[in-house]
Amino acid sequence: MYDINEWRHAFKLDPNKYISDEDLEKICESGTDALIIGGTDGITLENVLDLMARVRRYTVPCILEISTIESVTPGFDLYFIPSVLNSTEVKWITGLHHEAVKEYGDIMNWEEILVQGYCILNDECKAASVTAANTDLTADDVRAYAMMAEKMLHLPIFYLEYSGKYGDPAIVKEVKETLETTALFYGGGIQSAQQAKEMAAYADVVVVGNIIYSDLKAALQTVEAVR
Ligand SMILES: CC(C)=CCC/C(C)=C/CC/C(C)=C/CC/C(C)=C/CC/C(C)=C/CC/C(C)=C/CC/C(C)=C/COP(=O)(O)OP(=O)(O)O
Ligand SMILES: O=P(O)(O)OC[C@@H](O)CO
Ligand SMILES: [Mg+2]
Repeated sequence: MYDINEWRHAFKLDPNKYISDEDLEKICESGTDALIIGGTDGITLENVLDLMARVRRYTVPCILEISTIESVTPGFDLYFIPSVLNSTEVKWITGLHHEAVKEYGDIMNWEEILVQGYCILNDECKAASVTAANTDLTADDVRAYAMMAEKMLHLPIFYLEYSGKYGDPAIVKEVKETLETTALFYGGGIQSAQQAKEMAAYADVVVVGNIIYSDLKAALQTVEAVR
């Protein structure tokens, strides 16, 4: 199922973190709509290839969320390209993207590439510090980024990122009410089925990451919770 508009749930697997074959099988067979392979640091071609080879035994759609150009490899169903709309450095909004497209644009298969407009709201997460994101935002600021993503930039995905911290459902609700066509992804700090359900009441797609590595059972319970 490569149509993101039909998704409700995704697991995000970090190539820089260890997961056993047994746990990986449970994730892949969980009924989630997609696996997103991505992380902020320590992402290498070697660990991406290793994880890709292991998940490719299963039928679940598998997406590479590109965080370094060196780790891009053929073999995924889709490629997500993050652009951090609230970064204070142009490099994370369009800079690295310009360099990559200048070099590889003519051989890129644009049909399999989706750009994500990120808005990072947890000032303590790695993604916020790496991209120097301005996380000191009001709900109106966040809504404006969502509107820019949809109405100005025509992006298919707006990603509310609280990585490592459970976010504010009221902001997720407001953003959802702002968007008409762009899909709203929510990710960050989901540790229970109840939290997944709460965010899924507003977000189109709920992304579950770190809890996979600390409490697999709770992670698996989030899949059914969003249906
Ligand atoms: C198929 C094929 C071979 C194609 C070749 C063509 C090609 C090379 C295409 C790529 C073109 C392109 C435009 C690439 C973009 C280049 C790039 C590097 C863009 C920057 C991306 C970016 C903004 C990265 C910053 C970090 C970030 C937002 C990562 C997203 C994932 C994320 C937030 C993970 C969460 O990590 P976190 O939770 O903070 O970390 P921990 O859990 O470890 O704490
Ligand atoms: O790891 P957690 O906190 O679940 O966040 C998921 C995802 O949004 C990270 O990019
Ligand atoms: Mg993570």
